[in-house]
Amino acid sequence: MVSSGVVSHSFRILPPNSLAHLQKPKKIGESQCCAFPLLQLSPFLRKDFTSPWGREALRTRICASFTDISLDVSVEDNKLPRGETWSVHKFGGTCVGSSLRIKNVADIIINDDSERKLVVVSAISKVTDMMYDLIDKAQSRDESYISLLDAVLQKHSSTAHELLDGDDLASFLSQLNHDISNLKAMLRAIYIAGHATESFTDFVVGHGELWSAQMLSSLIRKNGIDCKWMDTRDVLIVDPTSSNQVDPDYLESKRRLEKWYSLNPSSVIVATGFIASTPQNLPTTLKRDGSDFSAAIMGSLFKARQVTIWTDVDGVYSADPRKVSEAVILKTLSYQEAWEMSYFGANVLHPRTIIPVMQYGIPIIIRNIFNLSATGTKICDPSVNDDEDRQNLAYFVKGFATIDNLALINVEGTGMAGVPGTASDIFRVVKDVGANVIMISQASSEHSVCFAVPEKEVKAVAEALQSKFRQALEAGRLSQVQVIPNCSILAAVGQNMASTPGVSATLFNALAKANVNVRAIAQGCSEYNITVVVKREECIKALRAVHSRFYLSRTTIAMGIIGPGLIGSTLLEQLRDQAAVLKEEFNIDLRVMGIIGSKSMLLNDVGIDLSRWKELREEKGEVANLEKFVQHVHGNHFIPNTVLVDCTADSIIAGHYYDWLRKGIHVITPNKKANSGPLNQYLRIRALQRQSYTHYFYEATVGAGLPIISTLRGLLETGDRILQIEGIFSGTLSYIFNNFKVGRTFSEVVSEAKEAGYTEPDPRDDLSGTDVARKVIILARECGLKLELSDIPVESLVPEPLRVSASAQDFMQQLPKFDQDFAKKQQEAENAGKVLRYVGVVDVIKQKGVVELREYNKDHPFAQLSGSDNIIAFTTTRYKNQPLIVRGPGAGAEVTAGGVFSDILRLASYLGAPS
Ligand SMILES: NC(=O)C1=CN([C@@H]2O[C@H](COP(=O)(O)OP(=O)(O)OC[C@H]3O[C@@H](n4cnc5c(N)ncnc54)[C@H](OP(=O)(O)O)[C@@H]3O)[C@@H](O)[C@H]2O)C=CC1
Ligand SMILES: N[C@@H](CC=O)C(=O)O
Ligand code: NA
Repeated sequence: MVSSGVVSHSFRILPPNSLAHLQKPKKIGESQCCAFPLLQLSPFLRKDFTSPWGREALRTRICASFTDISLDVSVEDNKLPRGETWSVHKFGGTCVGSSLRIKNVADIIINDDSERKLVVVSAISKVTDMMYDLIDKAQSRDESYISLLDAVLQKHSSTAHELLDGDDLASFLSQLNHDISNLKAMLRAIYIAGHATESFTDFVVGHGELWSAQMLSSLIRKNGIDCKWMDTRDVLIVDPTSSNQVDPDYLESKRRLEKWYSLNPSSVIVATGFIASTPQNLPTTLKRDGSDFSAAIMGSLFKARQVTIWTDVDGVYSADPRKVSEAVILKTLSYQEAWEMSYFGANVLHPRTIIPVMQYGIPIIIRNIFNLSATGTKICDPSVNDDEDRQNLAYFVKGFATIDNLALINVEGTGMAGVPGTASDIFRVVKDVGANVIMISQASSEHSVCFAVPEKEVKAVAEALQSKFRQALEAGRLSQVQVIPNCSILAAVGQNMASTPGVSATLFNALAKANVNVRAIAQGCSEYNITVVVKREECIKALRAVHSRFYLSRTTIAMGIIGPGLIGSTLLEQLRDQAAVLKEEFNIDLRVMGIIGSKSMLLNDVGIDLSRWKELREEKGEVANLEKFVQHVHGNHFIPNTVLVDCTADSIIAGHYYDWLRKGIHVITPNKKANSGPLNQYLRIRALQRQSYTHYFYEATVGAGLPIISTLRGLLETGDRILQIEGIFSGTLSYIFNNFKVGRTFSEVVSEAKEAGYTEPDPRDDLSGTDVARKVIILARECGLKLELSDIPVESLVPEPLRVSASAQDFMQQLPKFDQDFAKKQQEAENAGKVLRYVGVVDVIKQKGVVELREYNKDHPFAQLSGSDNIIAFTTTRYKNQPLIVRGPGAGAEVTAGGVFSDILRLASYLGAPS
């Protein structure tokens, strides 16, 4: 009893369901909570003290009864605790697919140190399908619904036995059996009626969630934690809409939630996902991805700290990892980005799931239940998150998504411009057909409107448009209703694209470099996404190209090495040694996907381990097949750029360059055959190369690693005029004449050159002057001269009788027989105080070339060479009095492979690698 004379008291009035508490005084801070005579309070106990007016009424009444005391009445009911206290988790069907997994879920909840937790749970995996199947079977009068219902019972009963025991188990099984016998009766009624209403169906299917929620909450309780389960049909009120969706009634749901909580206060609540009630209290569902939606709505009703959606992936990827194996998990996404990504088919969340949490800035975390070490993806409001999040969100383009199986419809004609209502007419037709428009693009000339629809709907749309616009088409006001089939959409999504110049330029540049043609483009002024339509068969290539370009993966190039001979294998060594530096410092990832010789080849899907490619070739090599090789390197892998490096001396291989370039495969080679072969073949390649974004580099064909082609290009491209190019172009012949001195034999020196790797695979190509003639032709054509190899007079050093030797080996064996003849020539020059040098000349003015052995004074620059030095003198309009001279070793494995390697890096830089 309250004693008189006490100045102040606080009264803690518990809600109506807690009458028992009113009997005992409880200490609240400094004040006393006293029990009132039940009778005095009873009229109020039926009132709602949670509202301000209710409290005021209570205060007035109490003060009226106890005039001599001042009362401080604070009403503490079991009000829903708010703010940052609740953390919401959602577990889908696979997360609760077995008793073991349900235990795992319970552990996650128990280990979450949030003050309060709300767990939204789906039915055990496949149970919802079974429940729908029950309905289908019953309404189609298939008796097997009975055994299926039995299977449902067995599944839950055995899971419960594995999880629970004692009273918990008994009470769950009793409820389960009760539900099953109810369902049996309902299904029988459906069976007889041959029909199930929507709410009957929704009532039946929702049982999966009811059972999983009860089992999980019992299991959590078994671990000593206060936990209640919630049938969300008592709380969540939604209005079904015409488009098979539902609109949550937040106000009513909130009211019911507060009531529910006041009756069931608890720090852990396990709620059923997917199910809800209509305003008329009929059972309903939240439709597709309903449990995610339940979690999001609950998150907003509880004003939760965060909502975690547990799934079986590590988070949201920057692109579909089945298409881009280098896709990365995004640490953060803004709500809008997640929204866009899900629209474009990324497996993120249904867009509607984002709406309820977005208004309160509640983050959604996507996490993998099977990989707890992965932190997942946080979908949040960038403006209210910490600096780290803001930094992560600062990427311009977050991710890429694609939609396949689309067709474009292009309605075109001069009669459309300036005619109000045309677009409205077009899209009314599309609506009447019931087709969904995925994107729209109209150029401001208003001569055409183009839009994408699902491929399966295009025929109907096109026919309806033809019919609607028949008159305009016949009169020529419209020229066509064109259907472009087999299209895909590629969307780049990123909130920070907005107002950032250059993002779309980079995107289109990447597409151009991957040789992908863009059919249509759309970008709304929100700038959250750029959408392009491409051919379906090019979509994955396009996706990989743009993904790679935005640094989500490195500048990656798939390489195929053809001809792992001296130069090819040296190149492979150099690639091996430099790979790490290129990756780390220059962001260039070179992957050798295949190596092919004339007999065998080695292929690998992710890149050959270059430290053991020879062993691997022994173990895993297969019979060489060039077509298969090219298909492997270029097709069906995750790398957008392909280069074939031809390190053979084969003209048949060179004959493939045109086709490869046409397919968008870049070509790099030290092989001179293509550029010095038939003129028309050369001109075709060059014309193609100029039209496309595919690159063809061949620096090592002249002067090996020396910058000859690039120097010549630099002169030409900057407007200089080449008058003459004269030089010693053969490393082999340079070596021979630098070392063929008194006391040495000619054949001995030739063998040394061969040993040193200076000669062509067949040294006769060097001695005959053919190799030099090829270089002269390559340079002459570079200068615009239209010469064939046969136009170059060549002085051959191959003795007449050996020109028809069967093999290179045979030739080398026979050569000593002719040493005397060479010694004589050498002596004659020596006597004249001169040296012999084998030179090539391109005379641009006279439009001809020549290759011959010439005598030079000993003080001539050509006489100063050593080793395999080449020397090339460019006489040009700018370098007229003193030619521009490039000099250095012009043959040998290291320098040649180095020249090829630098072409590869030039390609990487053209493809976007940082320079
Ligand atoms: N050596 C040098 O200093 C320089 C060389 N070059 C050029 O480099 C190229 C390579 O020279 P090098 O390494 O010395 O020659 P090698 O003879 O050492 O190697 C040639 C390679 O090509 C392979 N090959 C030949 N035909 C085919 C074919 N049809 N399909 C697949 N592979 C084939 C051979 O395979 P297999 O062994 O299985 O038959 C071999 O691996 C040549 O074009 C040469 O002109 C350019 C500048 C300088
Ligand atoms: N065999 C050639 C190699 C380079 O092209 C030479 O000797 O120069
Ligand atoms: Na060169």
